[in-house]
Amino acid sequence: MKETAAFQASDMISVQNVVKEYGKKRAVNDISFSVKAGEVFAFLGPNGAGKTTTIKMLTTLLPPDKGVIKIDGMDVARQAYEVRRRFGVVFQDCTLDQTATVYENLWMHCSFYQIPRSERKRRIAEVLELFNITSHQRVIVEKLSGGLKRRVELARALLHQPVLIFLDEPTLGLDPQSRRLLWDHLHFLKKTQNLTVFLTTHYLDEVERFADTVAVINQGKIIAAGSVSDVISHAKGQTLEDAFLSLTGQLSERESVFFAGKTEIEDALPEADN
Ligand SMILES: Nc1ncnc2c1ncn2[C@@H]1O[C@H](COP(=O)(O)OP(=O)(O)OP(=O)(O)O)[C@@H](O)[C@H]1O
Repeated sequence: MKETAAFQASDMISVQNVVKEYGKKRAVNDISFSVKAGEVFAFLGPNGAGKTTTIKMLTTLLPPDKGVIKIDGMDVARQAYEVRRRFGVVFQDCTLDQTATVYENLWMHCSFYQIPRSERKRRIAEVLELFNITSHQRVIVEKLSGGLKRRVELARALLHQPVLIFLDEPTLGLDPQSRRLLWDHLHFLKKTQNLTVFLTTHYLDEVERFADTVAVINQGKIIAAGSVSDVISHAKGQTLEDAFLSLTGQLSERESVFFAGKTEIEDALPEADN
């Protein structure tokens, strides 16, 4: 585990032996994983597993108690400012200014990221077009449907041209058409810009269809990581949902720990079991 987690130049995200505690509660318990540039990576786990805590640490909102996190080769703890410019983020709850128009929201983001004024109009026009929302640019956000708001949030998250985007439950509450559209957009960005996508979701059918790699976290520990097909076949499931349920529910922790292509399984087990 330690060896495999060592930083490699092709890693967009590298997490090494990271721990986070809230008082006596160890929410994230010595996790290590990496995500390659251009991958769609799904971070899965049951409620309370440690997903949000991990995302907060990756996005510089929460300092780890132990361990090292690198984004695009930069240390999140020591180079937080540079790291923040490398990623975009869309949280589960809408963070748009509901009383402002779509265009105003995008303009505010440009100001926040100090995008030169001479470039702002062009960049805003580009993201509006990318997400098919040009005709909505003068609409006050609160008048938009949930699917359109999500597209505006994605457009905003890409304005400063990040190399990585974090999406927390991006398709939650969307109808099937909007979900499909969102995935089409993400795939287009991955293909054309080699964008790395880090997402959490409970829609495992979407992960199975669209993600390249997954990691499963349970009670603060990573219990499986690898390609979608590796994780399914390891758990002897027919679907990712089968695998997820068996990994997080029925099998013992020792049986269920799995890292594709890796042999350091013992290192990933709780200390008491080693
Ligand atoms: N601020 C906090 N203070 C104390 N405990 C917390 C705090 N935030 C989270 N926890 C606890 O840490 C653990 C991990 O929480 P976290 O929110 O990271 O899980 P999650 O996988 O994102 O869950 P969900 O899917 O429900 O959002 C849980 O047991 C949670 O109760």
